[in-house]
Amino acid sequence: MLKVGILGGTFDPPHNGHLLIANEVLSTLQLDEIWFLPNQEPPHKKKSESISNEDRLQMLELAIGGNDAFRVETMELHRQGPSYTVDTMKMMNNQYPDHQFFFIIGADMIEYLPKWHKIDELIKLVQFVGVERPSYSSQTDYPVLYVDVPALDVSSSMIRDRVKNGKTVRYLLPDSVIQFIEEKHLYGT
Ligand SMILES: Nc1ncnc2c1ncn2[C@@H]1O[C@H](COP(=O)(O)OP(=O)(O)OP(=O)(O)O)[C@@H](O)[C@H]1O
Ligand SMILES: O=C(O)c1ccc[n+]([C@@H]2O[C@H](COP(=O)([O-])O)[C@@H](O)[C@H]2O)c1
Repeated sequence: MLKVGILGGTFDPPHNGHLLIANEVLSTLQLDEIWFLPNQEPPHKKKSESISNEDRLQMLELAIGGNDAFRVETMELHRQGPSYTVDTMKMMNNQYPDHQFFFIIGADMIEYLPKWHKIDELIKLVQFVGVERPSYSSQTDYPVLYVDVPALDVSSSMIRDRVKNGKTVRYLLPDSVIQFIEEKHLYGT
């Protein structure tokens, strides 16, 4: 049985916070792989209008490059409408009956759990793994397995703002992704 951690996200853009939590969960829970799952339409927020799915996908592939335990799962990009995790986990469990899945979420998403679509059904389909995130509480009554990670106060929205305002983003995300953002003039560069 393959033990797989799933990190779902908008990845607009992917950053070192994503990579750090993925690697910590991989190592702590002794998982075989981490699958990064870019969503089509985040159920709870608007993605920036200027960014295409192809650009988010390419940035994610650049970000995870060089780590054999990391891969991208594009299932949600092929499904129209809001990317409800309950639908995704049903498909994953059907498609990979021999895998054990762990769905990784930061504390902002732990706080939001009561509002997830069909949450009572979802918690029976997958084990959530929660990690801390500065400024958010990770308290919940839902069954979440906690993994300690070093706190890294970086977010995609902070990176988008910094790029727009001409501030450096070096060391907040991989150089390969920064280069892609510059070359494609994303986020107002
Ligand atoms: N610095 C971080 N520490 C812990 N968890 C994080 C961090 N950044 C992102 N995550 C988690 O990774 C997942 C995907 O996050 P997402 O792609 O939406 O990035 P984000 O930085 O939260 O984006 P935005 O600022 O645009 O809302 C979510 O579960 C989120 O909680
Ligand atoms: O299914 C839901 O209702 C739901 C609500 C909020 C977030 N999610 C998922 O949680 C992951 C992180 O969300 P995001 O938008 O912060 O990148 C991503 O895979 C989302 O599709 C899912």
